[in-house]
Amino acid sequence: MTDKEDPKKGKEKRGTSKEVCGYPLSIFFIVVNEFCERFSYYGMRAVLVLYFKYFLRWDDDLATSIYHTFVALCYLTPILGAIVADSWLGKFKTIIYLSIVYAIGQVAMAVSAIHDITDTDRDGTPDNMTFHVVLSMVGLFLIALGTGGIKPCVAAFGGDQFSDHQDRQRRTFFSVFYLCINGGSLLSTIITPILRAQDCGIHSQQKCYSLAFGVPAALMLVALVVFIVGSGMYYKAEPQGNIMLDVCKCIGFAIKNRYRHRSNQYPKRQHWMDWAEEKYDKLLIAQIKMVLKVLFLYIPLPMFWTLFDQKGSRWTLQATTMNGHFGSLVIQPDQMQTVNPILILTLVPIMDSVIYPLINKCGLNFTPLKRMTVGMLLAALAFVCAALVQIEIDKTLPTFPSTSQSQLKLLNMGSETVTVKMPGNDPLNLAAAQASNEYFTFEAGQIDISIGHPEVRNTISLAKGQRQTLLIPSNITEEWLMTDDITSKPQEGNNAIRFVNGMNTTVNVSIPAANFGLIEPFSYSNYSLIKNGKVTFTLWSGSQSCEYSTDFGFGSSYTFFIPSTLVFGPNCQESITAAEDIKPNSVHMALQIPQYFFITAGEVMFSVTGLEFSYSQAPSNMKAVLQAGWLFTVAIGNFIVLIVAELAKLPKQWAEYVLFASLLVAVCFIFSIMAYFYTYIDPAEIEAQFKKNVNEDDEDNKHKLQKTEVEMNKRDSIKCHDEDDKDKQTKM
Ligand SMILES: C[C@H](N)C(=O)N1CCC[C@H]1C(=O)O
Repeated sequence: MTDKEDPKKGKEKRGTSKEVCGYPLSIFFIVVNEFCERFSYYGMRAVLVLYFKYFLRWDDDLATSIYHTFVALCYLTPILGAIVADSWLGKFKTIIYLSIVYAIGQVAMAVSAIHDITDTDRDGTPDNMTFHVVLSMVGLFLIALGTGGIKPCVAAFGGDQFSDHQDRQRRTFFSVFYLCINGGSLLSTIITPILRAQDCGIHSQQKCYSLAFGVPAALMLVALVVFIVGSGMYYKAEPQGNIMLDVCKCIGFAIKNRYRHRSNQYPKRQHWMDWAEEKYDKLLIAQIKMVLKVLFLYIPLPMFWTLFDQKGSRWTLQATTMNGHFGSLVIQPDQMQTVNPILILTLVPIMDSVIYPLINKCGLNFTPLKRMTVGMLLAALAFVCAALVQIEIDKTLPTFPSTSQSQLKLLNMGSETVTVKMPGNDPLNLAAAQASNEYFTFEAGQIDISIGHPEVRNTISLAKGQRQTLLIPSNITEEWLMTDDITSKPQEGNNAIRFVNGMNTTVNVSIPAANFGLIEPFSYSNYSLIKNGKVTFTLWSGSQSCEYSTDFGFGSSYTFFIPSTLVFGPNCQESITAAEDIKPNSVHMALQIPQYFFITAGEVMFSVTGLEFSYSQAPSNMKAVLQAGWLFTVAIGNFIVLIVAELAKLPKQWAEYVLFASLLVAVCFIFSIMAYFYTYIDPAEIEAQFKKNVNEDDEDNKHKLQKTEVEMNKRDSIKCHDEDDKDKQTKM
């Protein structure tokens, strides 16, 4: 009998590889490989949307759709990798070949981000965008094929290195494996955005996407080399023929046969797969039953990933409406996502060495499926926390006009106080160079406003759903100007800033990062978006200049007024007035930590356990296939995010969070019922039992055969003797 036929024999072989503290040395190479590969994947992913937006110049919608499609594809391709590994090449060769494909993809991405290649006019922008788009799409396709293809194989290949009696070590391996995933993810999501922010280029200096993709490409090559170095130490299970084809044929035959025998006259069989018994091996049927049982259990699982993957979208958007000052440290909204891998690195060891043993000591049987159920509940709790934080944020957000309303603010550009009368409001006194503290809300249309003494009355038209500012000139008989103001919080925690020039000369305003341009007398600039922190503006009028400094938080909007009385000199700090149109974010980003804590604790219970569960419950010839089934739930989860983002347009964000939490609780309830009826199995034992039965049957048959042969020989010899005697008699 060959290794191929005997899974048990293969297991004995594993014990012969070198061991350190009871662990096969070979897994060291596997976990280092996983660390480098995840660094490569998450590092590239961290800057991908920005590459689409700023290098390929795609709009937000296209960039986001292609990004999510790519992520979903990365979790769909595991099926392909698993089929190739389990049926044809084996896990080892599949990992090697697909890692090469993966590394080529990463190199293609790095090359596609070199602007100098097609920048013939040397103005810093690529001149043949098609080249960059095509190369990067080919690169992404190869990466999706590579990362997805090897993912189920690496996890299952790691599991293969342990013998049957090393259950505990194998569980620890899956935890360490998960730590490596998150270690790689954490480091790369910190490093690659820094690399991207550097300037590089041959003819002109641009943001260095090529370096941000180049380093992940290098790490993928390191992953490949490390994996090859360990080659001599691995236990390499042989692929067992085109198993997926056999599985499909067997299932097809069972269904057809069941249908053919649908009449009541045929006795029922225990399981519908038993209808394949006429044609297929009992062992294969038993293995298919094991896989189907687990896959059935996976049906509700994508909902967990649907919530989990909103960290990168909804939760990051939520962070943009929050205050990211942590003492002297300023955290950007997208950097909050690194809290997840940081917490993974702390929670996995705590769970493994404290929480689970403690639960065991209390006599509770915390089975894998129970852990996964608790993990789902924790994720739902995370979304309840997100909803509570959202309610706090909503209290601090400005009330923007509805589609039938208009809002108006007033800015007195003159050097004397004026009184303004508006319908439905008390007369308002506005000091020189001051703006009203708030916006006044009206039903859209025309309103009459009187200003000053003697009164000047004007009818002004208000735009529906808009915020506007009425610029009251120093001479109120002159034309009244109306500005269009922003009607949403500036994105990504930026601040929207503009200047109104009340002087009778043209003024130029600039900061190192932006130029507001020339602002004509009694006119205003467009908005410019600036980051948080201290900013010094330089104002120029002819050859005269002065400086004005102020501190910005996150998500505010200001109108700065340059009064006619401004005197240019070294400092114009006291003269310029600031009208706060949108308050800076005041709810602190630290309030997101509880939701990150619960989703990550949920992930540890759900995902680390699920990874190990998928390995331990899979028959020997379908380990990678079941890993791929597990990763498939991540892909479906990502698709649900895409669909839900389009469909669920709830008016309040907190309500959407509650909806998701409730959906997960409902799904979790269904899962717990399914889990209750699941019986854990030891596939190796079942397979061994089947082999034994077959061998015993074979032995029985052999004995019977031998007996028959002996009897036949006996009979033959008697016959021969008889015939001899007969011969003798005739001869005599
Ligand atoms: C980065 C996440 N904490 C994480 O480890 N994962 C998210 C999807 C599965 C898993 C991974 O393998 O990357």
